[in-house]
Amino acid sequence: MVTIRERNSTLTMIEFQHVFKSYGRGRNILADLNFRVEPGEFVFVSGPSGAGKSTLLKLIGGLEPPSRGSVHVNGHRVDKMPTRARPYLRRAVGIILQDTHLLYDRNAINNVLLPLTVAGLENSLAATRARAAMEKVGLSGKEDLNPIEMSGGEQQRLAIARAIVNRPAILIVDEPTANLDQESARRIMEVFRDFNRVGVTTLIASHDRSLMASYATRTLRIDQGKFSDLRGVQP
Ligand SMILES: Nc1ncnc2c1ncn2[C@@H]1O[C@H](COP(=O)(O)OP(=O)(O)OP(=O)(O)O)[C@@H](O)[C@H]1O
Repeated sequence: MVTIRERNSTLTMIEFQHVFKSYGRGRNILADLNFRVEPGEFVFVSGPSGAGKSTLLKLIGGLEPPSRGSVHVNGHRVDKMPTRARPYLRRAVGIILQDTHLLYDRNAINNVLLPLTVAGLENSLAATRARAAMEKVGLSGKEDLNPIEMSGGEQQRLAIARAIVNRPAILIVDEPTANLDQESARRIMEVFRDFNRVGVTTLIASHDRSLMASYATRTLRIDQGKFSDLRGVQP
């Protein structure tokens, strides 16, 4: 008999089947996209500006529906997911977009606490977890600052803390190193590598070639509607 645990351990984490995406009546940004990502993979999504990298991530996070085709995430069909199942997706997928969407009407720790409060976690456990998440991204001691008082890199790390505090199975990240100097970019990437080492499936959209040369083991490349699935470290 196959137990749920055994089934889950072999579950494909992300699967796109014949996915098309256009906005309104516009052209297809993604056309007949097919790929699978297995649990624990570390994948880059690359391509020139406007190619559709963010769009691909948004389909995984359920932030945009495909125009056609199916998107499965962690065993669930996202594009047919009823509204009542959305909170499940929010817990399973940690999303870090280019615009961090931090809340400036509250301090840093309360930004990180928010997903836990929404999930109904008991207060003291939530506080412990939020502090641990901030420590993980190197922001201990900054809990009481308003995000507006933090540097761009610190705000980005705060957004990471908020995305990982619910212990998601998948992290999707859009251009994490845009506007960062090399040292800050390296530190951010190491944070993602650490999560990936403990099993978090990670997808990062980037057009930073040097970053990919250092970290990419698999790259999904979109260029002028053409899709390639490249294995191994990319130059
Ligand atoms: N909400 C939207 N409505 C209409 N068009 C959109 C929308 N979002 C994206 N697009 C268009 O879809 C195309 C792909 O955009 P997307 O943001 O996915 O590209 P990208 O590869 O992430 O680009 P960049 O590297 O510049 O962030 C672009 O032509 C963009 O203008």
